[in-house]
Amino acid sequence: MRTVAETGSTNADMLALAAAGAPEGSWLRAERQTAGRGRQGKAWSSPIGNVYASTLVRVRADDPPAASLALVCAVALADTIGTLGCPTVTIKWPNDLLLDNAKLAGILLERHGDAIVAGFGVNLSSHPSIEGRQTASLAGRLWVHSAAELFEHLVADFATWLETWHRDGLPPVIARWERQAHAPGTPLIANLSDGTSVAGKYDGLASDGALRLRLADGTTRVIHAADVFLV
Ligand SMILES: O=C(O)CCCC[C@@H]1SC[C@@H]2NC(=O)N[C@@H]21
Repeated sequence: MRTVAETGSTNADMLALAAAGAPEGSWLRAERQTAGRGRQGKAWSSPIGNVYASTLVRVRADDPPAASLALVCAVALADTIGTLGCPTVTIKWPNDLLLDNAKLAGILLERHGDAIVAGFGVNLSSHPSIEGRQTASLAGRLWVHSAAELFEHLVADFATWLETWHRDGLPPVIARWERQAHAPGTPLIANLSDGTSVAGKYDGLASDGALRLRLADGTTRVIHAADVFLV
Protein backbone atom coordinates (compact mmCIF):
# COMPACT_ATOMS: atom_id res chain seq x y z
CA MET A 1 0.00 0.00 0.00
CA ARG A 2 1.62 3.20 -1.12
CA THR A 3 0.32 6.76 -1.29
CA VAL A 4 1.84 9.49 -3.45
CA ALA A 5 0.97 13.17 -3.47
CA GLU A 6 0.46 13.31 -7.23
CA THR A 7 0.69 11.16 -10.30
CA GLY A 8 -0.76 11.04 -13.79
CA SER A 9 -2.97 8.00 -13.29
CA THR A 10 -2.76 5.35 -10.58
CA ASN A 11 -4.12 2.85 -13.12
CA ALA A 12 -1.30 3.63 -15.54
CA ASP A 13 1.24 3.31 -12.73
CA MET A 14 -0.23 0.02 -11.51
CA LEU A 15 -0.20 -1.41 -15.04
CA ALA A 16 3.51 -0.60 -15.22
CA LEU A 17 4.07 -2.21 -11.82
CA ALA A 18 2.10 -5.27 -13.01
CA ALA A 19 4.33 -5.57 -16.07
CA ALA A 20 7.34 -5.43 -13.73
CA GLY A 21 5.97 -8.37 -11.71
CA ALA A 22 4.11 -6.73 -8.81
CA PRO A 23 1.98 -9.22 -6.84
CA GLU A 24 -1.76 -9.37 -6.33
CA GLY A 25 -2.80 -7.14 -3.46
CA SER A 26 -0.52 -4.25 -4.43
CA TRP A 27 -2.22 -0.87 -4.02
CA LEU A 28 -1.34 2.66 -5.08
CA ARG A 29 -3.23 5.76 -3.97
CA ALA A 30 -2.66 9.31 -5.16
CA GLU A 31 -3.90 12.47 -3.46
CA ARG A 32 -4.49 13.92 -6.91
CA GLN A 33 -4.08 12.79 -10.50
CA THR A 34 -3.12 14.92 -13.46
CA ALA A 35 -4.25 12.46 -16.15
CA GLY A 36 -6.97 10.41 -14.45
CA ARG A 37 -8.61 7.92 -16.78
CA GLY A 38 -12.31 7.10 -16.90
CA ARG A 39 -14.22 4.50 -18.86
CA GLN A 40 -14.50 4.74 -22.64
CA GLY A 41 -11.45 6.94 -22.97
CA LYS A 42 -12.93 9.77 -20.92
CA ALA A 43 -10.86 11.79 -18.47
CA TRP A 44 -11.48 11.44 -14.71
CA SER A 45 -11.08 14.83 -13.08
CA SER A 46 -9.02 14.26 -9.93
CA PRO A 47 -8.73 17.24 -7.57
CA ILE A 48 -7.34 16.81 -4.07
CA GLY A 49 -9.81 15.52 -1.44
CA ASN A 50 -11.30 12.56 -3.31
CA VAL A 51 -10.07 8.96 -3.46
CA TYR A 52 -7.95 7.76 -6.40
CA ALA A 53 -6.58 4.29 -5.89
CA SER A 54 -5.68 1.23 -7.96
CA THR A 55 -5.03 -2.36 -7.06
CA LEU A 56 -3.78 -5.43 -8.88
CA VAL A 57 -5.44 -8.83 -9.29
CA ARG A 58 -3.69 -11.80 -10.86
CA VAL A 59 -6.35 -13.99 -12.48
CA ARG A 60 -6.03 -17.75 -12.11
CA ALA A 61 -7.17 -20.52 -14.41
CA ASP A 62 -10.16 -21.51 -12.27
CA ASP A 63 -11.39 -17.98 -11.51
CA PRO A 64 -14.77 -16.69 -12.74
CA PRO A 65 -14.63 -14.49 -15.89
CA ALA A 66 -12.22 -11.60 -15.35
CA ALA A 67 -14.90 -9.07 -16.32
CA SER A 68 -16.87 -10.08 -13.24
CA LEU A 69 -14.21 -8.38 -11.10
CA ALA A 70 -16.24 -5.26 -11.88
CA LEU A 71 -18.93 -6.63 -9.57
CA VAL A 72 -16.34 -7.49 -6.90
CA CYS A 73 -15.10 -3.89 -6.95
CA ALA A 74 -18.63 -2.52 -6.72
CA VAL A 75 -19.68 -4.62 -3.72
CA ALA A 76 -16.41 -3.94 -1.89
CA LEU A 77 -16.83 -0.19 -2.32
CA ALA A 78 -20.53 -0.37 -1.41
CA ASP A 79 -19.55 -2.20 1.80
CA THR A 80 -16.93 0.44 2.60
CA ILE A 81 -19.27 3.36 2.04
CA GLY A 82 -22.09 1.62 3.91
CA THR A 83 -19.92 0.82 6.93
CA LEU A 84 -18.66 4.39 7.04
CA GLY A 85 -22.15 5.84 7.26
CA CYS A 86 -23.89 5.95 3.88
CA PRO A 87 -25.71 2.64 3.28
CA THR A 88 -28.16 4.12 0.75
CA VAL A 89 -25.87 4.08 -2.30
CA THR A 90 -27.07 1.98 -5.21
CA ILE A 91 -24.96 0.09 -7.73
CA LYS A 92 -25.60 0.57 -11.43
CA TRP A 93 -24.33 -2.15 -13.74
CA PRO A 94 -21.61 -3.04 -13.76
CA ASN A 95 -19.81 -0.90 -11.19
CA ASP A 96 -20.97 2.69 -10.86
CA LEU A 97 -22.03 3.77 -7.39
CA LEU A 98 -24.91 6.22 -7.29
CA LEU A 99 -26.36 8.46 -4.62
CA ASP A 100 -29.90 9.61 -5.44
CA ASN A 101 -29.22 8.48 -9.03
CA ALA A 102 -26.15 10.72 -9.34
CA LYS A 103 -22.69 9.20 -9.91
CA LEU A 104 -20.66 9.03 -6.74
CA ALA A 105 -17.83 6.73 -7.78
CA GLY A 106 -16.42 5.10 -10.87
CA ILE A 107 -14.27 2.02 -11.31
CA LEU A 108 -11.99 1.30 -14.26
CA LEU A 109 -10.67 -2.19 -15.01
CA GLU A 110 -7.68 -2.51 -17.33
CA ARG A 111 -5.94 -5.73 -18.31
CA HIS A 112 -2.35 -6.70 -19.09
CA GLY A 113 -1.97 -10.47 -19.51
CA ASP A 114 -3.04 -12.17 -16.28
CA ALA A 115 -3.00 -8.84 -14.45
CA ILE A 116 -6.20 -6.88 -13.98
CA VAL A 117 -5.82 -3.39 -12.61
CA ALA A 118 -8.88 -2.05 -10.81
CA GLY A 119 -8.93 1.70 -10.26
CA PHE A 120 -11.37 3.39 -7.90
CA GLY A 121 -12.37 7.03 -8.08
CA VAL A 122 -14.61 8.07 -5.17
CA ASN A 123 -16.08 11.54 -4.76
CA LEU A 124 -15.47 12.04 -1.06
CA SER A 125 -15.33 15.81 -0.77
CA SER A 126 -16.26 17.18 -4.20
CA HIS A 127 -18.05 16.00 -7.31
CA PRO A 128 -16.37 17.14 -10.53
CA SER A 129 -18.80 17.28 -13.43
CA ILE A 130 -18.96 14.55 -16.06
CA GLU A 131 -20.58 15.38 -19.38
CA GLY A 132 -24.04 13.90 -19.63
CA ARG A 133 -24.16 12.68 -16.00
CA GLN A 134 -25.29 14.03 -12.69
CA THR A 135 -22.59 13.64 -10.06
CA ALA A 136 -22.66 13.52 -6.26
CA SER A 137 -20.22 13.42 -3.37
CA LEU A 138 -20.13 11.89 0.09
CA ALA A 139 -19.35 15.26 1.71
CA GLY A 140 -20.99 15.40 5.14
CA ARG A 141 -22.35 11.84 4.94
CA LEU A 142 -19.56 9.74 6.45
CA TRP A 143 -17.94 9.56 9.85
CA VAL A 144 -14.52 9.58 8.20
CA HIS A 145 -13.38 12.72 6.48
CA SER A 146 -10.11 11.88 4.77
CA ALA A 147 -9.40 9.97 1.60
CA ALA A 148 -6.70 8.06 3.52
CA GLU A 149 -9.24 6.68 6.02
CA LEU A 150 -11.74 5.65 3.35
CA PHE A 151 -8.91 4.02 1.41
CA GLU A 152 -7.87 1.88 4.41
CA HIS A 153 -11.39 0.49 4.71
CA LEU A 154 -11.59 -0.11 0.96
CA VAL A 155 -8.36 -2.12 0.99
CA ALA A 156 -9.80 -4.41 3.69
CA ASP A 157 -13.24 -4.79 2.07
CA PHE A 158 -11.73 -5.48 -1.35
CA ALA A 159 -9.45 -8.18 0.10
CA THR A 160 -12.48 -9.88 1.65
CA TRP A 161 -14.51 -9.88 -1.57
CA LEU A 162 -11.57 -10.84 -3.77
CA GLU A 163 -10.90 -13.86 -1.58
CA THR A 164 -14.60 -14.82 -1.83
CA TRP A 165 -14.46 -14.49 -5.63
CA HIS A 166 -11.33 -16.63 -5.96
CA ARG A 167 -12.58 -19.26 -3.48
CA ASP A 168 -16.37 -19.42 -3.91
CA GLY A 169 -16.85 -17.99 -7.38
CA LEU A 170 -19.45 -15.51 -8.50
CA PRO A 171 -22.74 -16.54 -6.79
CA PRO A 172 -22.09 -14.79 -3.43
CA VAL A 173 -20.79 -11.70 -5.24
CA ILE A 174 -23.87 -11.56 -7.47
CA ALA A 175 -26.18 -12.03 -4.49
CA ARG A 176 -24.56 -9.10 -2.67
CA TRP A 177 -24.51 -6.99 -5.84
CA GLU A 178 -28.20 -7.57 -6.52
CA ARG A 179 -29.12 -6.55 -2.96
CA GLN A 180 -27.69 -3.09 -3.54
CA ALA A 181 -28.49 -2.58 -7.23
CA HIS A 182 -31.37 -0.76 -8.86
CA ALA A 183 -34.64 -2.63 -8.28
CA PRO A 184 -35.79 -5.31 -10.74
CA GLY A 185 -37.97 -3.64 -13.37
CA THR A 186 -35.97 -0.39 -13.34
CA PRO A 187 -35.94 1.07 -16.88
CA LEU A 188 -32.41 1.20 -18.30
CA ILE A 189 -30.78 2.16 -21.57
CA ALA A 190 -27.62 0.33 -22.61
CA ASN A 191 -25.40 2.12 -25.12
CA LEU A 192 -23.42 -0.54 -26.96
CA SER A 193 -19.95 -0.13 -28.46
CA ASP A 194 -21.36 -0.42 -32.02
CA GLY A 195 -23.27 2.84 -31.46
CA THR A 196 -26.69 1.23 -30.99
CA SER A 197 -28.79 1.38 -27.84
CA VAL A 198 -31.01 -1.16 -26.13
CA ALA A 199 -33.86 -0.06 -23.86
CA GLY A 200 -35.37 -2.47 -21.37
CA LYS A 201 -36.14 -3.20 -17.76
CA TYR A 202 -33.49 -4.53 -15.40
CA ASP A 203 -34.07 -8.25 -14.94
CA GLY A 204 -31.19 -9.32 -12.70
CA LEU A 205 -27.79 -10.64 -13.65
CA ALA A 206 -26.83 -13.71 -15.67
CA SER A 207 -24.67 -16.31 -13.92
CA ASP A 208 -21.51 -14.77 -15.43
CA GLY A 209 -22.45 -11.28 -14.19
CA ALA A 210 -23.83 -10.00 -17.51
CA LEU A 211 -26.81 -7.63 -17.44
CA ARG A 212 -30.25 -9.04 -18.27
CA LEU A 213 -32.69 -6.60 -19.83
CA ARG A 214 -36.35 -7.45 -20.38
CA LEU A 215 -37.34 -5.82 -23.69
CA ALA A 216 -40.77 -4.40 -24.56
CA ASP A 217 -41.56 -7.47 -26.69
CA GLY A 218 -41.10 -9.73 -23.64
CA THR A 219 -37.77 -11.21 -24.72
CA THR A 220 -34.61 -10.97 -22.64
CA ARG A 221 -31.35 -9.49 -23.93
CA VAL A 222 -28.11 -10.34 -22.16
CA ILE A 223 -25.57 -7.49 -22.28
CA HIS A 224 -21.88 -8.12 -21.66
CA ALA A 225 -20.48 -4.64 -22.30
CA ALA A 226 -22.26 -1.29 -22.44
CA ASP A 227 -22.54 2.14 -20.92
CA VAL A 228 -25.77 1.92 -18.94
CA PHE A 229 -28.08 4.79 -17.97
CA LEU A 230 -31.12 4.95 -15.72
CA VAL A 231 -33.99 6.34 -17.79
O1 LIG B 1 -15.31 6.38 -15.77
C1 LIG B 1 -15.42 5.72 -14.73
O2 LIG B 1 -16.52 5.54 -14.20
C2 LIG B 1 -14.21 5.09 -14.09
C3 LIG B 1 -13.38 6.10 -13.36
C4 LIG B 1 -12.17 5.48 -12.68
C5 LIG B 1 -11.29 6.52 -12.05
C6 LIG B 1 -10.18 5.92 -11.24
S1 LIG B 1 -9.34 7.10 -10.23
C7 LIG B 1 -8.13 5.92 -9.84
C8 LIG B 1 -7.83 5.15 -11.11
N1 LIG B 1 -6.83 5.84 -11.91
C9 LIG B 1 -7.33 6.29 -13.06
O3 LIG B 1 -6.68 6.91 -13.92
N2 LIG B 1 -8.63 5.95 -13.16
C10 LIG B 1 -9.08 5.21 -12.00
